[in-house]
Amino acid sequence: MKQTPGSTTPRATVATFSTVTMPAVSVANGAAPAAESSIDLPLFDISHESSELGREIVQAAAKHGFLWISGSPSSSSANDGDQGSYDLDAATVQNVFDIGSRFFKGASGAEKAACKITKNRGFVDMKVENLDPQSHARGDFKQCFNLAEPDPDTCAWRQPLPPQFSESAADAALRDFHARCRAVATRVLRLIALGLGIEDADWFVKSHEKSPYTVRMLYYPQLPAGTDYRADADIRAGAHSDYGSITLLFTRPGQPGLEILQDDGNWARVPISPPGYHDPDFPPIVVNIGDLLQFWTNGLLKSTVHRVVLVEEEQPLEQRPSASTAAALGTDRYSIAVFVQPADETVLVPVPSRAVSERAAAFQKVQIGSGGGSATAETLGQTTAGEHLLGRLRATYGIAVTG
Ligand SMILES: O=C(O)CCC(=O)C(=O)O
Ligand SMILES: [Fe+2]
Repeated sequence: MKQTPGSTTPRATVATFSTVTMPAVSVANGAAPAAESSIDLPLFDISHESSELGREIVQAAAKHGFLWISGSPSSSSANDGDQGSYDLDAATVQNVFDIGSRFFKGASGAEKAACKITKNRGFVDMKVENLDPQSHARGDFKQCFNLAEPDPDTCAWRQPLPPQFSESAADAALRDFHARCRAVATRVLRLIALGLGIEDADWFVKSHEKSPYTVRMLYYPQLPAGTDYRADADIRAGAHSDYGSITLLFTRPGQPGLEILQDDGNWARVPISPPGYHDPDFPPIVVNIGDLLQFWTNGLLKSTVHRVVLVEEEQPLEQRPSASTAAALGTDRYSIAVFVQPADETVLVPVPSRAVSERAAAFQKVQIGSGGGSATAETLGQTTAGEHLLGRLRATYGIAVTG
């Protein structure tokens, strides 16, 4: 569905930062206690670009590290209003979710094995990736597929694709999705640069130009009766921060589970859409800040720790399965995370912004990132984006998949 500027979603508004209490749900999420509250993140319409909007986005990224965006660069085009195109419309996004689900549910074991993860690209099976190895003895209860952007010079994919992705309509849709996500990410990176007062609005964009982004399709299956999932020890995606500069996250109505860690040490649920959002069938995109952008800004922007838990609706007592009729756990959840990061050779020097340089001294010993392979600002300053990413991947997958 198209969104027209100014009509459906407010521009740079809804900057509410409150935490509200939600009705009880029972959550099985590993050792840590479940989130009891839900966070109301700010929503920004990125159809237009301005320093003011940039400053508001920077403010939200500094406070929460998470925000919602709607609208897109092309919806502000000269052909305004109903004629304006929208980079990531409901049908485009749904189509990519459908392609992913055809793979996760339809591919044979052999097809999945043939595109198994190597060098951070390809299929990751249940319990293979452990995003929080300190808290969980075995890997996350999810499957995912990391699809790197095709090579812009040769147009070739950089990895083997399963048949569900390589048939021509799916292949074209996945290329198109990558291109649209890049356009949206470019807009967000420019807005952040404007908001930080960097003279060159393309300062971030330039170091991202030659870097293939990763579209990660995720599938957290409903767990069958008799599953060995243990609510006190296992999790869908362990607590972690993202490694790159920003992540665009697409979720589906009725499939909750994302939680973020707040400053007070409590977890807060991120609802699928802001309260009263105009289109309940097509949620806005979640944007979160990754470790590299936290580092680049001397900690001004926050790479917030988050996780995905198994959520179960609270059922009235009389409808709960008896001990003798074991029931399936949770519901299927699909999401798509687009990891945006600079080229491997980018040297991680702080960005040329006064707001950032004022923070330099205090930031040197601060821990960047959470989860395996995290670093301090002091060590990151002597490294490149590629070296940092490799360290994080080694810690969460083991050396085998990164080499
Ligand atoms: O599935 C989600 O909602 C989040 C996934 C995530 O945080 C990740 O893959 O880094
Ligand atoms: Fe993440």
